[in-house]
Amino acid sequence: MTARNETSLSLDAGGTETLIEVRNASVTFDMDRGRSKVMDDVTMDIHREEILGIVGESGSGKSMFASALMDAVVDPGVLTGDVIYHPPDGDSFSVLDLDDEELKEFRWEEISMVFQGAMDSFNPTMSIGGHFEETLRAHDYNVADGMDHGRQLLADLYLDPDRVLDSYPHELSGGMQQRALIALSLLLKPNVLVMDEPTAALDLLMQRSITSLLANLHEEYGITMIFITHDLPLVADLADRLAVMYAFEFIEVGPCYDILKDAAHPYTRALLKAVPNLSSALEEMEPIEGDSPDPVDVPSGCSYHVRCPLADEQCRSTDPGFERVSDGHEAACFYWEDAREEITYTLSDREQEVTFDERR
Ligand SMILES: Nc1ncnc2c1ncn2[C@@H]1O[C@H](COP(=O)(O)OP(=O)(O)OP(=O)(O)O)[C@@H](O)[C@H]1O
Repeated sequence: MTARNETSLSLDAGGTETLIEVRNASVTFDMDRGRSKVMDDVTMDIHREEILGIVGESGSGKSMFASALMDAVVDPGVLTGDVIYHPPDGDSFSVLDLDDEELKEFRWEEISMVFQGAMDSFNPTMSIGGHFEETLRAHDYNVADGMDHGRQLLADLYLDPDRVLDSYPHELSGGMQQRALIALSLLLKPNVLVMDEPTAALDLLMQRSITSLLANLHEEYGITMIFITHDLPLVADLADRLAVMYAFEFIEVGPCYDILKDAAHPYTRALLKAVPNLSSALEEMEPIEGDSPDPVDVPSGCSYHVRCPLADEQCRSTDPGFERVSDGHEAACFYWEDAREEITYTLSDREQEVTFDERR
């Protein structure tokens, strides 16, 4: 892989090791109705061994960010900027400099991805065991050793390895398929697992059980996890940090605990207000008014200004940079202090459990 003239480890101000640096990354699609900018100058560090939750409304650019991490933006999308990977045991390199062969290696062995629909990821005519063996062979791994690790992963995910490996995808329930897919993604011992709405098609109980199994895997193998979802309470249970996306860029980033307890960006606060809360009456839930922007025509200044109750002339004309809220907590808003006073929300019982959990 292409080495860069950089130190192999970067430390941010807080002394946290950075595993992936995304620098000024943008993605554009040229369409008949104009240029669509679906990722807008995004800069973000992913820390080693953290669980990062990425949340935002549908269409805000979460999946595009995941694709950019692996240089997997689909044609004719154009990714610019840089994605620098700092492997735990080697020289740093730019993911965008990798050739096809290097990318294939990188995508399974360094960063692995789990998508929402397990059924679409498995070949229906091949047993689960066949998928595991094929993956090991394609990457020149020892099949016997690799299958031992695969069995262990399946057992870690509370699946019966023999039964699952002998089964065809349709013979397993949705929850079992999704767990088998997570085990397959971890087969080559990647450093990073990116999950894009991995539990969206499952019932609430299975979602919770998978997030708790992921927490165990994280503990056992020290994997860096990126969990993408529109379901804020779900990821709050799992994540160390939250990054909130709005209109193709991040607008607030910080420790999960801090953001849930007292979010700074008006959009995040509105999102927390809109979250279904089983313990409160339906009329207390407030959906966010207005629509999210069209990527061909993103509003000037702060892209949230058209929906924001605090917006003024400055917000309409000037794009706010990130402002420091507290250690590791930043928000892209001129008026985050006012937002904290003027936009109120109540945490659900579940979120209160998370925010009062002292580990976070
Ligand atoms: N192949 C494509 N061509 C053009 N635009 C695209 C393409 N794929 C995605 N987009 C646009 O990019 C934007 C971001 O999409 P993305 O899938 O990243 O959003 P998301 O936040 O992951 O949404 P969801 O939660 O619904 O999956 C959307 O406006 C979408 O329409």
